[in-house]
Amino acid sequence: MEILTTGEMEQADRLAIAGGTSGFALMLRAGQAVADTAADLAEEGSILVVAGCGNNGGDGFVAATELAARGYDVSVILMCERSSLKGDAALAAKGWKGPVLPCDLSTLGSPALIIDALFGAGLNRPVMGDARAMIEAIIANGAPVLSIDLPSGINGTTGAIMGAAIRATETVTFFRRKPAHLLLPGRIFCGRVRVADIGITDAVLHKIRPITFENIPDYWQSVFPVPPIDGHKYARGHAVVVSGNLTSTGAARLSARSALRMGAGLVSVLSPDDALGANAAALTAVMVRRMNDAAGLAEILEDRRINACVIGPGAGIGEETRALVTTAIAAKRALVLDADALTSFADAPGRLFETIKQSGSADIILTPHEGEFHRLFSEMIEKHPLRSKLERVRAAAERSEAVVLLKGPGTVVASPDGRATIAANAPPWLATAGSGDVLSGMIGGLLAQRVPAFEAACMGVWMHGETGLEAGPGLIAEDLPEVLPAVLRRLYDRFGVDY
Ligand SMILES: NC(=O)C1=CN([C@@H]2O[C@H](COP(=O)(O)OP(=O)(O)OC[C@H]3O[C@@H](n4cnc5c(N)ncnc54)[C@H](O)[C@@H]3O)[C@@H](O)[C@H]2O)[C@@H](O)CC1
Ligand SMILES: Nc1ncnc2c1ncn2[C@@H]1O[C@H](COP(=O)(O)OP(=O)(O)O)[C@@H](O)[C@H]1O
Ligand SMILES: [K+]
Repeated sequence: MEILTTGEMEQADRLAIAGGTSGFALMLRAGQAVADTAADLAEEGSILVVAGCGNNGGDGFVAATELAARGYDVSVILMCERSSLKGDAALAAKGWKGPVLPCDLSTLGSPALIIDALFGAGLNRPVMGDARAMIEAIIANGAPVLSIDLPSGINGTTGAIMGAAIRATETVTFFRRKPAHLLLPGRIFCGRVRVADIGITDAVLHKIRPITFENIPDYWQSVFPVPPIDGHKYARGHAVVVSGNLTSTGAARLSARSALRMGAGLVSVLSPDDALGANAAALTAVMVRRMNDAAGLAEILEDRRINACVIGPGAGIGEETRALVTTAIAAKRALVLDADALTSFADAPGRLFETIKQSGSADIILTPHEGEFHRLFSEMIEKHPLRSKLERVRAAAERSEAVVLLKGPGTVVASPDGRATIAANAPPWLATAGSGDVLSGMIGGLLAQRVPAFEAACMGVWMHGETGLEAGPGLIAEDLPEVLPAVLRRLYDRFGVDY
């Protein structure tokens, strides 16, 4: 499902209006959808609508009118003079026959529900003065809040708090989600999000050409790997994972097991001599091979059947790891660079980006968490400190010419061609040691099955999130690959794949 910036949403409104649906008709449908949700949230008791001076307030007036017609006890506070309302908002206010209360913080009372119609997509500067005092009063009031389009104070395109913001119980938005409904902190402030159809047809998307998407199975279903009946293990690819030395082998094993569970036909851990015994003793279906340095990796990669490589989990930081990364890039294998493989380039990230560029490979994925991201992209971040996570990751993908996956709550994946996805399915208990190693392996397993890099990264992130939900609170990283079959089975069912 596409995600629209507030600018793109304005374009959608304009295209719908040019197509013959008036702006007021859109507002009427928006207000109706808000009234429907309000009726679900407040079966009885009074409803207070707090309206701002723009079209978000207009939606509020329509909702107020509709709820009053349904018999609700509704009152409306308007943040400006009624006479200063313009266009559709002025028309909407005309439909409201009840009194309009002035902006007086003492009139909030104890409503069963507050409808927040202060600011929506038009918020373009920090909230100050009366509006800020009102937001603070609504927060202090404690009544459940239904926000129209966006919680007031949240920037729709970045998800940032513009000075102060309302924490909604539920948010009704229109046509498509905006980045703020998925990016933190916005997502937390939205509560449940409902997307209402207000009569804008999907045809407008052909003109808008959105490049941001929710990371959900519909987005990557077409490249989801299903082994054919006449397949064999080599047809499912061979992934290799580089192991660290004796004191740090677990991360590579976790990653390798996850790649195998994800469906790679074969998976090998490439182990230095000192860790061979430890790795061999701990692995069964995953194979172990000796590999001590970059020359050893180059030799192993002469086998063309090995088509995907994961470097980073527990690999160690320094020149040896840098050499392994350079070798794997030169060998043009689909590649996940995680953890130590990224930190090894902290002093000279440009070297990594230059190597990627020269290889011309389109199948390289960088999977940093915030710390690693800063190590690689600090120069870019310092130049644009206010960029949202989405904008930062997109810029990083453009800079590195690799797919960049920035982990954390609301993982963002971006491709150098500009496409990006935001995930919202991962539970917070995924934040546990080794969880990232599992993610890198899951993606490696998808790359082995020849899923294109951007989709492999998106798919891996979503499935990793689902394994977190499946394993539940209390999970440890080892649990994640073990519940992957249940997640895969549900996807097979959802996609209607016979098995
Ligand atoms: N035809 C349309 O464009 C539709 C718009 N809709 C609604 O219209 C909303 C957008 O309406 P508007 O563009 O009028 O904008 P808003 O109603 O979100 O904001 C109103 C005005 O507030 C001012 N403002 C911005 N930041 C401020 C701040 N920090 N302090 C004080 N004032 C500030 C701006 O001048 C802005 O134009 C959407 O969120 C949605 O709810 C819906 O009715 C559907 C149709
Ligand atoms: N609050 C959160 N909600 C959901 N997922 C999270 C949250 N915090 C972290 N994660 C996920 O947990 C994983 C942690 O990975 P990482 O930081 O690399 O840990 P490790 O190095 O221990 O494996 C990532 O997939 C990340 O997206
Ligand atoms: K609002």
